[in-house]
Order: sequence, then C-alpha cells, then structure tokens
Amino acid sequence: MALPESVTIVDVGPRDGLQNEPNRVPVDTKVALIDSLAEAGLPVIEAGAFVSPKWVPQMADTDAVLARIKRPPGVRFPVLVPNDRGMAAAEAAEGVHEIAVFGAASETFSKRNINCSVAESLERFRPVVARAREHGWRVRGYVSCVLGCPYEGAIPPEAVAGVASDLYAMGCDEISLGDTIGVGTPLAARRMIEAVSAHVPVERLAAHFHDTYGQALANLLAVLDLGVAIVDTSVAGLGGCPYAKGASGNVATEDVVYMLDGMGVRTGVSLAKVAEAGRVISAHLGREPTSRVARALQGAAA
Ligand SMILES: CC(C)(COP(=O)([O-])OP(=O)([O-])OC[C@H]1O[C@@H](n2cnc3c(N)ncnc32)[C@H](O)[C@@H]1OP(=O)([O-])[O-])[C@@H](O)C(=O)NCCC(=O)NCCSC(=O)C[C@@](C)(O)CC(=O)[O-]
Repeated sequence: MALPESVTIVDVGPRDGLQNEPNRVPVDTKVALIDSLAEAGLPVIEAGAFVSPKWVPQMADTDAVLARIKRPPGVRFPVLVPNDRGMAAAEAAEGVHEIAVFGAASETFSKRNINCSVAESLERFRPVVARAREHGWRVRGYVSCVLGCPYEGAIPPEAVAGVASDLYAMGCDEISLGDTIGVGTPLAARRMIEAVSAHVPVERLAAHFHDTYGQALANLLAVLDLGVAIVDTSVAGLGGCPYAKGASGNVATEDVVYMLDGMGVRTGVSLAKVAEAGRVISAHLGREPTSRVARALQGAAA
C-alpha cells in the first residue's frame, strides 16, 4: 500500500459539526473549541459560514467568532461563502484569508442546499472566486454527494469529475469531495477519486467523508493509497447536514489521527489534546463523542 508521509487534517467541526445543532452554541464556546483545536496542532480549522441566517441560524455569528479566535502562526481558518453577499461579509470580517465555495454533483441536493441548479451555482461562484483571488486568498471548492445523494441515489463518478474540474478551472486551489451522507464504500471511493484525478491533480484533492454507515475510515484508507493527502474530519465526530436527513457527522478527528499515528503517517496533531477538545465540546452539547477512539481513551482513563 502506498501511503503519503504526511496528511493535512482539516477540522470542519466548528462549521460542519455545529451547523446543524438545534440549540444556539454561544460564541464563547465556539471560540474555545477553535482555540483548543489549534492548540492540539490542527493546521486548518473551518471556522464558520457566511450563509443566510434563515437557512442556517447556527452560523449567524461567524463574524463574532472570527474576531475573537487566537491565530497561531501557520494555522488557517477558512469560512464558507455561497455568493456575493457572503463574500461581502467575509471581506468585512476580521482576518479572513481563505474561503470555500460549495457545490454539488447532484441537481436536487444543490437546489435543497443552496436554492439553485448546479450550473447556476457555478456562475454564482465564479465572481466570488475571482474576487478572493484578487485579495490573494486561498479558495477551496466543495463538491457534495460524491458517493451518493439523499434524493437521487447513486451519482456517477463522471458527474463528480465534471463539477470538480469546473471548480478547479475557475481558480479553486483545492477540491474537497464530500460523501455528504456517508454511503460510500472503499471501491466506489477509489473509482470516484480516479475519475476526478483525471482532471484535477490528486494533491489538490481532499476527502470529506461522513461516517453515517461506518465506512469512512475504510474509504479514507482506500483513497490515501491513491495519493490523497488532505482529509476533512470533525472533532468528536460532530455534525450532520441540514439538507441531508439522517446523515451523521464527518469521520471523527480522533479516529483519523489514531489510524494515521498507527501507520506512521505524520499529521502534527496531538491525539490526547484533540480528544480533550472533543470531550469538552461534547459535554457542552450534552452528549458523548461519537468517536470510537475518544470513547476508548475515556474508558482507558477511567
Ligand atoms: C445560498 C443561499 C444564501 C441562497 O439563498 P436564497 O434564498 O436563494 O438567496 P437570495 O439571494 O434569494 O436571498 C434570500 C435572503 O437571504 C439573504 N442572503 C442571501 N445570501 C446571504 C448570505 N450569504 N448571507 C446572509 N444572508 C444572505 C438575502 O439577503 C435575502 O434576505 P431577505 O431579503 O429575505 O431578508 C441559501 O440557500 C443558504 O444560505 N443556504 C445554506 C447553505 C448551507 O450553509 N448549507 C450547509 C453547508 S454545505 C454542507 O454542509 C456540505 C459540505 C460543504 O460540508 C460538504 C459535504 O459534506 O457534502
């Protein structure tokens, strides 16, 4: 098996993990979570989203969060931006240097998530990406539903490759491929990456796998073997998508760090510290971490 020497972990917990929480999570709690993830060595932490507060109320305080987080040198704090209005908010906020636009490989999901077709979304993103590049900002392009859609079922790898290559051609530095509802299995994940990497260099691809069916680690291992070296995770396995009912969170950061540590792949992340960050936010939310590793560590410590 060909594994990368190191993997960049992008913790999307403060955004993807919290966006679906029914009760308001205070700014203080979000800031403490982000600071503790940076302290644990996470190199990239998705800090929030400039989306409509009517659609996703939990992200409405992203500007306040950005104003208060510590910014250790070298740590990046990207935010989601769906349109010009979101871009204006990102420009007005403190310390934004990286944004993510987010599209989908499924027409129905695109309509439910951002209220427009896939083609319309790409036209909305184009000026946003151009403006970000003028500022010298880094831009990530997400593609959702890469291994299945909650409304349309199976999604052909070629459809994923088409949207990914459009986002890359538009100027996105990196394309994050989202198994939004966690239905993928390892061979399907490999086929999808093979199709996309015919258009976008594999080192520009990130795997963003949700763990709904417990397949995320297996899927990750399958795509690391193809050269993917950027992995999106969520501390404590927080999350779920508001427009994908029943979907659970991203693969837990703790589970991925444990697996990569065990295989000698460098991440720079302290398992003990990230598990503690996960314990604190889970206690705040009144639940156990869904991370198996976090629970095993708690059990071993008890
Ligand atoms: C995209 C829109 C805004 C279009 O929403 P829309 O209703 O089509 O937009 P509109 O332009 O018609 O505007 C409607 C209202 O929203 C306001 N508005 C418009 N834009 C903004 C903005 N940026 N920030 C704040 N407000 C905004 C706008 O000002 C107006 O306000 P009103 O006049 O009614 O008071 C909306 O559909 C939306 O916000 N959707 C939420 C999408 C979202 O955050 N989804 C979750 C994240 S994606 C995800 O989780 C998947 C991912 C990335 O993790 C990968 C994976 O796992 O697959």
